[in-house]
Amino acid sequence: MTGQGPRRPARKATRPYKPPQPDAPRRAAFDTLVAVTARGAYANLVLPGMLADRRIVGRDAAFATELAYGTLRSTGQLDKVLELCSSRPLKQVDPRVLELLRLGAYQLLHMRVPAHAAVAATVEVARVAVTDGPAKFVNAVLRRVAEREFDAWMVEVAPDPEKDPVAHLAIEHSHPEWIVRAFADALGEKPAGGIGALAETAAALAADGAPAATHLVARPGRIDRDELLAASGGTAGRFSPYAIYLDGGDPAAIEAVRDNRAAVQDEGSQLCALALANVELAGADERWLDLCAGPGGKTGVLGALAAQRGASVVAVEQAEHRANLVARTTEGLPVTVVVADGRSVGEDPRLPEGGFDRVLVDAPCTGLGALRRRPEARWRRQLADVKPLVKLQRELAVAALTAVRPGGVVGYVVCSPHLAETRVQVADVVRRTGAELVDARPLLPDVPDLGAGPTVQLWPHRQGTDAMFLALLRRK
Ligand SMILES: C[S@@+](CC[C@H](N)C(=O)[O-])C[C@H]1O[C@@H](n2cnc3c(N)ncnc32)[C@H](O)[C@@H]1O
Repeated sequence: MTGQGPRRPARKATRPYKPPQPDAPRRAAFDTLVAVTARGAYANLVLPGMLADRRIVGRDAAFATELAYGTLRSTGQLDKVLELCSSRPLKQVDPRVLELLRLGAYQLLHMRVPAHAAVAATVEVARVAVTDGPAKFVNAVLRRVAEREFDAWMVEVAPDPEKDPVAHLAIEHSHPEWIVRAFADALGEKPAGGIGALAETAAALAADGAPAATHLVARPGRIDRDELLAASGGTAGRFSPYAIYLDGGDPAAIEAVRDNRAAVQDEGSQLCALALANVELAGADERWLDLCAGPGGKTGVLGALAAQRGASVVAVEQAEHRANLVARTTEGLPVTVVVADGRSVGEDPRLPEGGFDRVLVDAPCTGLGALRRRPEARWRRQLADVKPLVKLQRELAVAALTAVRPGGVVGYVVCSPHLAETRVQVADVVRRTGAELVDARPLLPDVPDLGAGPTVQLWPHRQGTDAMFLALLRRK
């Protein structure tokens, strides 16, 4: 033999074999969950790029988004159900397999996907992503989840609403208990009264689970709102004269957003910046300061108004990369960006004591007011974060009241309803500085349900904005 055996029939030139891909939207949702939980990524930053790279569009993109965001929001609740359906404690389940279980359970309990399709399609993703053995486990657990509807599972996993209303709401609306308590405190509702006494708290929690419209701001003097309405296809905002609500679509596709005449900005944020800009002031009104400016949303509004009124803005931001974002978004406006610690007022020559007429301090906060926009945030944020944030907020607010001239006004803003960051904080700052609280409500004309004042707490379930808090403080 020459070693030349019988010749095989010539092979057709074929592409390398690729196993069949599980459906792209579920795979994108799974990869997003893994990026968020294993790498600390933000879903709203990761998923849009992933959808674009993989050319997932239209209904598939909407499905992947609902699946990824919904699963992340519902993690606490889904895990309660999965614990009862898994033969192993969830702590012992491989983290990637756990994400597949959550993904499947979300489809079964919250989406109108037929149960057999939800199980089969999730198991198919599992086969490719984590191999056959774990896929069998996923199949077994999801079949158990599929045995009951959502309401029946809630009866099983959520504590008695009268005996423990906070724990009940925490599971029903999938929030940590400390956040349920914080919302109840801010709304003045008492858990001791049972579930019936927490009706508005329940509405606030439910609003975090509802899809939130993207809001645009037509920057004053840079683009007319009607022009932006025509270009964006959105609808006019109810309260801010510059706001537009978008139904969907990519805001970056709008030319006015790309060239900074408009921007994505929650209407509540617009209202806070406008209130500070419009509060009555005697005397000079030329030097404005934004003490926590990055990434520059409110600076964009203040800078545009300053340009119209012959004023200028110093925008302070501690993190250099965020200061760069402020510079980019305020290009062409009378805004000077300063990389500094906002607490260095009086020490940094660029931040002289009494050197400013209006000062915004949009302080770093828990972000509990924007949970609807950041699906994983409610689980990532911890109660232990509140104390150090409150200290930093207080120091920045006191610095702001040092930077403003006598008679000038400070706008203290946080995107949170947590009392320690809002009313309790402001009472403390007033005590320390002797500043006078100005009633902020008249500066938000036509906005309903603003309460007793003088500070303002907005809510998604009341005004449809993020839960922004605003206090206006005049230096004596
Ligand atoms: C809530 S964000 C401000 C959002 C911004 N005003 C807007 O509307 O886009 C708070 C900002 O304060 C910055 N920051 C945190 N500590 C600071 C400090 N000590 N001095 C100045 N900026 C600080 C953070 O980096 C963050 O960019």
